[in-house]
Amino acid sequence: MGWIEHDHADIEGLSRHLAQMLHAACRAAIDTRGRAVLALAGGRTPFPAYRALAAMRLDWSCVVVVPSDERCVPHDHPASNLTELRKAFSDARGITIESLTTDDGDPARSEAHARSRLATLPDTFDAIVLGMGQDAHTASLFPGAPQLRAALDLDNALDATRIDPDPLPPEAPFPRITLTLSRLLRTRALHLAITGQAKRDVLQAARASGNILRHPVAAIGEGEAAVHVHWSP
Ligand SMILES: O=C1O[C@H](COP(=O)(O)O)[C@@H](O)[C@H](O)[C@H]1O
Repeated sequence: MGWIEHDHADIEGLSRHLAQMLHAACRAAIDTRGRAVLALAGGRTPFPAYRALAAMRLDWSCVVVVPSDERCVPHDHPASNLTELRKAFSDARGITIESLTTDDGDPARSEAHARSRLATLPDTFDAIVLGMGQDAHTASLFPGAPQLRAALDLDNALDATRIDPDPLPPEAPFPRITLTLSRLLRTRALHLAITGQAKRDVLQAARASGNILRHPVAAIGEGEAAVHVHWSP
């Protein structure tokens, strides 16, 4: 469908704009379908937008958030993505935050858990927010991971899969559970939040190469929803 670029002067502007777009998507979803289901990335970049969104007026009891990917660590571990999401939405009273992992973070149990939780949700997300790493991974679709080819296969009907990044990122050396590409593309709106010239260059190179095994982020342009790229220095 294509890529739509939103350039902002700073992270505050990016976060405000992204929060407004997510808010509008939630309101439209609640008005038409009674609830809004979002898939949201971890990392650092989108968190100011999540906090801005959580401060807005909405019937939060009608909103469900699913992480786009999660590190396989116990939920009380400092590296848990879930804890950060829960903190960001602490003002959103009544919101449901699903987890792709079990409390103990066991990868095999978590993979089964993620698939069964996702099966209870509508087939199409109302909006997804993704980030991107310097190696062109998005969600936890890491180049070089043994499960990557299957995770990117649009004929793969599984909603979530275990990923073992290879090499493991030193700052977070854990297996992950990620939404598969086919699940990520079933969305009414798709947002990618990145900052800095280096990431902008990585994204440009990824789009130009189209080699999704080397640059998994390029694959998110294959869906029906336009990719809104939110960038700031
Ligand atoms: O490892 C990850 O990193 C990306 C990017 O994070 P950021 O801190 O540079 O925004 C994130 O989108 C992804 O969910 C996470 O697994």
